[in-house]
Amino acid sequence: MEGIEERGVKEVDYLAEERAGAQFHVHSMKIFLAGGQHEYEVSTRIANLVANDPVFAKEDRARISRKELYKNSLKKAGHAWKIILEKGLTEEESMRMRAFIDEPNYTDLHWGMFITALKGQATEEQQHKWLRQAYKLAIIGCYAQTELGHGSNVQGLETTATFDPSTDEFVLNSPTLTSTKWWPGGLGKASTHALVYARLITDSQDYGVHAFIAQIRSLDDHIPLPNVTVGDIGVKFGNGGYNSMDNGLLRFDHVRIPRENMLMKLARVTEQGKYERSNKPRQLGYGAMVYIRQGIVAEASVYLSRAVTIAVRYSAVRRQFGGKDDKAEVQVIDYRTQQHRLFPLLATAYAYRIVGFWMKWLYADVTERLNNNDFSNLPEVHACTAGLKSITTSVTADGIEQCRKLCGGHGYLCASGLPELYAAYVPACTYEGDNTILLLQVARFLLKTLTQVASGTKPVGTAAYLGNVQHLTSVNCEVSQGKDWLNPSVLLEAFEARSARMAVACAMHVAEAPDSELAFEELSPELVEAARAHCQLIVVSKFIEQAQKDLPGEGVKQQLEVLCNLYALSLLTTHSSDFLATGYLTGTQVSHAKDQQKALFSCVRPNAVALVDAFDHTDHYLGSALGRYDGDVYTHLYKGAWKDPLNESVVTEGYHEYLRPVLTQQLWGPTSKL
Ligand SMILES: CCCCCCCCCCCCCCCCC/C=C/C(=O)SCCNC(=O)CCNC(=O)[C@H](O)C(C)(C)COP(=O)(O)OP(=O)(O)OC[C@H]1O[C@@H](n2cnc3c(N)ncnc32)[C@H](O)[C@@H]1OP(=O)(O)O
Ligand SMILES: Cc1cc2nc3c(=O)[nH]c(=O)nc-3n(C[C@H](O)[C@H](O)[C@H](O)COP(=O)(O)OP(=O)(O)OC[C@H]3O[C@@H](n4cnc5c(N)ncnc54)[C@H](O)[C@@H]3O)c2cc1C
Repeated sequence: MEGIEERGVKEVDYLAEERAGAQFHVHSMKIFLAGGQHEYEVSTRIANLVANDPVFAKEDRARISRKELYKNSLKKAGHAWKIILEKGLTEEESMRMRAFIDEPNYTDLHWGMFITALKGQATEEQQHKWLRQAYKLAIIGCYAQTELGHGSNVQGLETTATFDPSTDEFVLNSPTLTSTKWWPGGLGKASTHALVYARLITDSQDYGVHAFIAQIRSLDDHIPLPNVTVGDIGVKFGNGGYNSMDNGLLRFDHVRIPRENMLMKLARVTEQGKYERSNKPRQLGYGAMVYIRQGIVAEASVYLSRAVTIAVRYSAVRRQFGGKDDKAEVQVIDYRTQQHRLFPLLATAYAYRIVGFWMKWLYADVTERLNNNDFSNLPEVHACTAGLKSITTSVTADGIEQCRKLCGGHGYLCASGLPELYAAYVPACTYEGDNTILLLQVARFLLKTLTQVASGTKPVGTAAYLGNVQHLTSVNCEVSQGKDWLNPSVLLEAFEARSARMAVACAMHVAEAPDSELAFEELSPELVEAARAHCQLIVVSKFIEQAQKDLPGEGVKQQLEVLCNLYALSLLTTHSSDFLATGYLTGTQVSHAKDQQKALFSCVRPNAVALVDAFDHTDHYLGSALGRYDGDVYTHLYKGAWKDPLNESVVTEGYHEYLRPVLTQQLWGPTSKL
């Protein structure tokens, strides 16, 4: 329904036939996926701005050295900041620009965690002092929490901040090798300041982990301050990927900072060294992590949809087998196995877009509540952000890798864009909380909620279904044919019943055990699965809610319904053992779900290319010869190969030293260099 001319490309469109077959209004879907007309316009404008600026080119990223990559990322960050200031970009526009530049750098941590933590944990006076500087980038901050010895166990951190009343200062110290700060992004080379998480000691008493601002580099010449040891931790996984970030190490040797550098909104130390807590929950000290986790959830769909766009377009272009009697060979997208691996990922990218919108709403809602001193839904928000961060990043990372395999051999080339996308994304499964640790947090929340239900408290929000636990643990599924699975309330009840039953089984086990902590540990694999089931239910329920709403644009609602059903049924068939083991479903009902899922593949097939077009990724952003909008895959793979530095000379460097002696059988001769 949409002409390729709109993209300014007239010469060729190998995917024109696919696009012509779409059964919905692609432009309306684009607006829906962008989050609205305004968001769509901002995205389009900023995507083009970045794509047309040579400083933001990214073709060579997988080929250049780490040093060059890092220096380039500094150049890009500086250039982006110049544009932000010159054009007076809004926060929304700046955030879009960061996304389209598509290269992690120190500003992510500065804006995302350093400033967020200051806003959440610094007093007004402290904010006045530090934020003014930070907003101008007159200081660059990082978030220095993780250490060589501890990351997940925040309460186990070893760095100390000991108060000295004689000088009204804290003394920061790294007492052991394992207390070395290790991993903070932006710390290695760029930051001038660090938000350091350290054990607060005053009057010989350890009050646990608190946050302190420490200057680590000179504002004149960027040289580390005395008694501060700081550097980069080294090359990370993959070419390009997260290597544009200077994840750092940091040690303090009795470094003195003013008492006022402790962030004092949640707790303070007086001049006399007295420790005083505010009446706010100490977990607010974890606020920056909650903020980033919700941002990571909102971003998951962007990454997954990029991989899916590449794999869908390429699968429509690529042909293998058949082709007898003058017929073209079969497009690989028409193979059922290809659809079975690819279309659920397409549906998942839509599902995560919708849950990402909801997550933003949830975060705005909790922020407003916290501002009004209402802390009641903090545990639920923590469970949601942690759990959804965990499942969306795991599925997205695995999904990118699956898309690479779906592109066969060419997917393994950096020219496909997929290896780099995976390398850049996969650390999201670890940073901001290891995904298993985060699911265990959800599991604790579920057990607590069930205990509260047993004592008569009504659960709220995403846990509300647990208030219906008696019904959900006794009811039988009524599906008797494939089509029954298309009823949203049937799907919803299946996911609620599975989740409630898994949580209840764990809760009973833990409650009956003499030592509940030991039982929790023994049962942790099952608890992780119960938590996953709960999080999948959240996504399914948000997708169903959205698919039931009316939306502008011919066919848009119908496509969302198809994708919603496909998403839910793909989860159901993949995790059928849960549904069977909890006794909610029979084997026959699972078979009906599988049949229905297959029928849905046929509904997706004619719309697949248009459904990925609706994500509206520019060719610059995709950075993929396989995922090009025009489908001109082979020309660009071929041209790209000739740009490789190995092809700069016809006869390779090293020929005379190392190849010729082999070929001329002179390996052992007097002139051999080997
Ligand atoms: C162009 C220029 C434009 C610029 C724009 C830029 C914009 C930038 C946007 C964003 C960019 C995004 C980039 C992403 C970069 C990521 C980099 C990575 C950073 C990091 O990794 S930082 C370090 C993260 N570390 C962790 O996540 C550690 C994981 N561990 C923990 O979170 C916790 O310690 C724990 C959850 C495992 C808890 O363990 P423990 O039980 O020992 O803990 P406590 O005793 O402290 O607490 C227990 C009780 O507290 C509740 N709890 C825990 N966490 C929270 C929370 N976050 N909120 C609320 N409540 C929480 C528990 O549930 C317990 O409660 P209970 O009732 O007592 O059971
Ligand atoms: C690219 C990247 C960027 C980062 N940026 C920052 C940053 O800016 N600032 C910062 O402070 N940190 C940063 N980090 C650190 C990151 O937050 C931690 O690596 C993360 O929280 C995981 O902690 P860990 O490394 O201690 O893992 P570990 O806890 O040591 O995990 C190792 C394994 O043990 C398992 N495990 C651990 N404890 C338990 C348990 N109780 N029960 C069951 N299994 C368990 C985990 O599931 C995992 O499989 C970054 C990390 C990466 C990779």
